[in-house]
Amino acid sequence: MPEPRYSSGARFITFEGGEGVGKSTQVRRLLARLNRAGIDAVRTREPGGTPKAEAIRSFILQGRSESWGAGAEAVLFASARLDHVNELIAPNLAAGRWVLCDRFHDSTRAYQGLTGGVDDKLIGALEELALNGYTPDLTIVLDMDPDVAFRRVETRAVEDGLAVTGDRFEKEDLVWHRRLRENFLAIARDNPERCVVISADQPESALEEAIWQIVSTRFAQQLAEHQA
Ligand SMILES: Nc1ncnc2c1ncn2[C@@H]1O[C@H](COP(=O)(O)OP(=O)(O)O)[C@@H](O)[C@H]1O
Ligand SMILES: Cc1cn([C@H]2C[C@H](O)[C@@H](COP(=O)(O)OP(=O)(O)O)O2)c(=O)[nH]c1=O
Repeated sequence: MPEPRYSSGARFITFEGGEGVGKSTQVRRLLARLNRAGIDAVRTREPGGTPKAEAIRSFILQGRSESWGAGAEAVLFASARLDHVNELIAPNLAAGRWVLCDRFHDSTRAYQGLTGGVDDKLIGALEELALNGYTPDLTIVLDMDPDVAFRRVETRAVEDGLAVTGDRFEKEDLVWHRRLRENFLAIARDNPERCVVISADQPESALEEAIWQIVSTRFAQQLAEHQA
């Protein structure tokens, strides 16, 4: 794998997978874990992370670009990502802070590309443009049956007294979400050095431990240097 362009020793880790598999929960838990190990880290999300990217997020997730088609939406996600990389991800890595991101470019490839039918060439060109060399050092793909993940999201909504309305993509049917799951697994197979697939169908703390084992093994040297 090519060395990233930043030289601070900080690492860029992304979390991917379908809806409700526990990405946000595990991003929070890994952040706390890194902090306890003396590592300075920030967490962020996509689409979003910067004011401009959050504006694009609201636009897409409210369904306002739905009729434009998956190609135009891929471009929108990429423009949000370009701002996010330039304004938040790159500066934090340069300052030596690890960056944990809830979804990143694999989501565009999985949702708009493989599931939405957008041409691979466009997806590839958008990746090159938006990432600007900032390919994640590690991507954790949380994998589970979408039916079970949906029940988690419903439970959360009921407990919070909220209606289960669903945003732009949560409204798609189970067949669509099963295909999405297979597409994330295909991306992981195509990128074996970067991606690690973990079963998300286990208790939160067990999942946290499994992720910590991967992170602390893979980045043992960086962890030791940062703690020194
Ligand atoms: N390992 C887990 N087991 C059971 N429920 C979980 C687990 N991880 C997260 N949850 C719950 O499932 C819901 C979705 O989790 P979240 O982290 O928001 O998923 P995502 O970011 O992938 O959409 C939340 O209510 C959360 O508390
Ligand atoms: C980053 C990204 C997200 N998405 C979708 C995935 C989600 O449905 C939505 C982001 O919603 P979000 O609520 O953050 O995700 P989750 O439901 O996993 O907690 O946007 C894309 O279609 N393409 C992308 O490039």
